[in-house]
Amino acid sequence: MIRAAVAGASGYAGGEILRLLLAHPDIEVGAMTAGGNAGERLGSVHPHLTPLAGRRLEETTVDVLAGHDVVFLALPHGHSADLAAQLPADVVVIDCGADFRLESAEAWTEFYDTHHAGAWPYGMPELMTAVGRETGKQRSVLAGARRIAVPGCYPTAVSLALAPGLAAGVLTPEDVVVVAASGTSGAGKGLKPHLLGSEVMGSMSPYGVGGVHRHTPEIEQNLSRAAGSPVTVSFTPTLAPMPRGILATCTARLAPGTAAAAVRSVWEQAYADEPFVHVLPEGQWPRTADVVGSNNVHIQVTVDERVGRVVVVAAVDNLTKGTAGAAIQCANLALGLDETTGLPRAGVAP
Ligand SMILES: NC(=O)C1=CN([C@@H]2O[C@H](COP(=O)(O)OP(=O)(O)OC[C@H]3O[C@@H](n4cnc5c(N)ncnc54)[C@H](OP(=O)(O)O)[C@@H]3O)[C@@H](O)[C@H]2O)C=CC1
Ligand SMILES: CC(=O)N[C@@H](CCC(=O)OP(=O)(O)O)C(=O)O
Repeated sequence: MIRAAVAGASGYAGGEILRLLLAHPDIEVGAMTAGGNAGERLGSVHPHLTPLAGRRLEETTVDVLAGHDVVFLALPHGHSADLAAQLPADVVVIDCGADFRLESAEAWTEFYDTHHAGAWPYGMPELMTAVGRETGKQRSVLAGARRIAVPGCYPTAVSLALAPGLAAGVLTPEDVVVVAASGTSGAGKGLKPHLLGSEVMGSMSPYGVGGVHRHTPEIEQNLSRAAGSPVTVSFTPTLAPMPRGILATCTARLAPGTAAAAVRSVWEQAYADEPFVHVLPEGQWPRTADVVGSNNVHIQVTVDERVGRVVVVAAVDNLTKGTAGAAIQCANLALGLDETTGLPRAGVAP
């Protein structure tokens, strides 16, 4: 049995990793660590994780995390680099934070305003890496990797929505516009005044408006790789009164000379063999409720011929494919297991 430690186990992402590991046939839960909650029973912060409820959260130290085959880091930004540097090189370290996602130190400093820790292999196996349907490359980078950066939740939905069209050249790389709604768990478990129930319930609100959200450079990095040329994005996130889910509505100009009728098949072909990315039947649109608790991405695409734009909508569960599910998918690849092992392929509805 492979043993995994989870750092940040008292948080939302860490809790979701534990939930998924409980159903994983090849990985068992070793140490579970926390910050302020160290010493508490896991059940006091995650009562839904019944089989682990009686176990204690430990301090987040290298000594506690070492001695495992896999370490999942689900800590706030800035905490991963020191820990990872002190863990043996042969331990698989999967970082759910942003620290190692960006290749550009300049973009990191602009959006995070701290020292750039570096870049690890990027944990999105489905990302197109070249023109056409070349899905294998990112996957082969992850197979056998010992350090992997898990993508952010918005970048997961947006990149998977737009990458096939940019890779195939049916979307123009300029004038890409994204408006995405996220459930409140995307902001973590910590107490935040704007997330009080009375502030969030019955209301939707934009935030990080005007190209300042820190997922903007990550989205641009992914889409530029898919397009093979620089892509800039107007990205506006919004907070929605629901615990989980992201719905990203993405539009871009239809490339000159592309027949509208040919567009849909680009996405269908790109994801035909992907276990978790599903282009829905024509006319059926993604809904966050349909992906809750699963590692699925639901996508629909159409052409607004009146304005010459392609509209792509993607839904993910921010805590599953948007974090913890992707983390386990990456661990499976790194460990040489089937990529889908232990991951839920069906959601929870209604
Ligand atoms: N929520 C989401 O949808 C997504 C989250 N992520 C990323 O995952 C990571 C965790 O996010 P999330 O679970 O939402 O955040 P939470 O605030 O819910 O959890 C943070 C976790 O980190 C622990 N922690 C905080 N400070 C320290 C510290 N100084 N030393 C040790 N442990 C500490 C907390 O412990 P305690 O509470 O006991 O103090 C808690 O277990 C972040 O990097 C986030 O960006 C990525 C994609 C999506
Ligand atoms: C609703 C909400 O606040 N969401 C978070 C995104 C969480 C996430 O995926 O981000 P990182 O892993 O990059 O922190 C935000 O907008 O900052």
